[in-house]
Amino acid sequence: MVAIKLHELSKSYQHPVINQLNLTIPDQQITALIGPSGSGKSTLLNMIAGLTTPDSGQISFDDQPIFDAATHFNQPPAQRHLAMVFQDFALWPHMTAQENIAFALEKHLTKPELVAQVNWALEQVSLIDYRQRYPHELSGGQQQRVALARAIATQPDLVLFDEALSALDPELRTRLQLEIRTLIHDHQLTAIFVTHDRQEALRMADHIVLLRAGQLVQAGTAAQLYQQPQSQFAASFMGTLNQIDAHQAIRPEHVVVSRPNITRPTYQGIVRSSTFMGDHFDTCVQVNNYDWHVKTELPYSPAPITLSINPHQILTY
Ligand SMILES: Nc1ncnc2c1ncn2[C@@H]1O[C@H](COP(=O)(O)OP(=O)(O)OP(=O)(O)O)[C@@H](O)[C@H]1O
Repeated sequence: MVAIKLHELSKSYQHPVINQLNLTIPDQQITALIGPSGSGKSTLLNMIAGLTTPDSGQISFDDQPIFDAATHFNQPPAQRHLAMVFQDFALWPHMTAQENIAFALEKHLTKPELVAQVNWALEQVSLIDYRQRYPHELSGGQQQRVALARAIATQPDLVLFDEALSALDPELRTRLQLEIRTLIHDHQLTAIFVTHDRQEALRMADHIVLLRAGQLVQAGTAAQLYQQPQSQFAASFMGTLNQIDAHQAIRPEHVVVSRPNITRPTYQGIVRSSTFMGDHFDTCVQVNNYDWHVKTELPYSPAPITLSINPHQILTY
């Protein structure tokens, strides 16, 4: 439970990586940090964690400063009441699941308190029966659950995920995305996760922050970023875009192959290809000078085609 404010936060290495960033990350929500490779997502996460020191600006948790470059105040990571979950799980190979979790806990706990806390954390991730297994005796998904249990066992206010699910296969990844979402909300935690995967951001996040070259492009709910992008960059980053002109576009799900006597706006195009995608064909059509993607039930051969769109779904930026 913690709302995070970043004020004029900057970090440069050979070049600016985070550039005078102002941002509020809401309390008790899951925020996804997304953006192209190199946009500064991990650097930002590490600055919030206290693992990277910003060059300038401030960070506060619930209006309490935890970093202030002007006064040289920098609260150590261990005092920030947060936990991190990484892509490579970062478990100790020579320790069992329960030992890995116990190792992260405070040393002043009595033995019964320690056991109760470890068991509680293992139960939250449905791994109580696996507590005596070593990491190499667990699947990738189970190892990531141990890492998650270790994070919540410390009862943090904030959990930071850095590409935490990237190493897992798609099915397991989807399952863990939903499990983590439930866990974070049930325990009223604040979570920030960095991901490359916009589907993951759409599925998991209450709030999305889109970065580009260390600057904020847009922040809002998943629906706001997808349906009301404020720039072409945000529109195309959030999903496939069929460009109408420089400032207008439409998503593939709002375009259909036109039937006669349709009253909606139509566009003439030429089919370039139809690719089988399992539950539909991705039919690529050249409309004016743009390539449009249309979800069709059947394949189309290269030939002229008329498409119609839902005008209420045009994105304007
Ligand atoms: N410790 C460092 N020393 C020098 N340069 C760094 C360091 N950490 C990050 N950078 C540079 O900062 C830029 C942003 O890196 P960062 O890892 O934050 O981006 P990212 O958005 O998380 O990228 P990716 O999605 O590829 O992980 C990159 O150009 C990177 O090379």
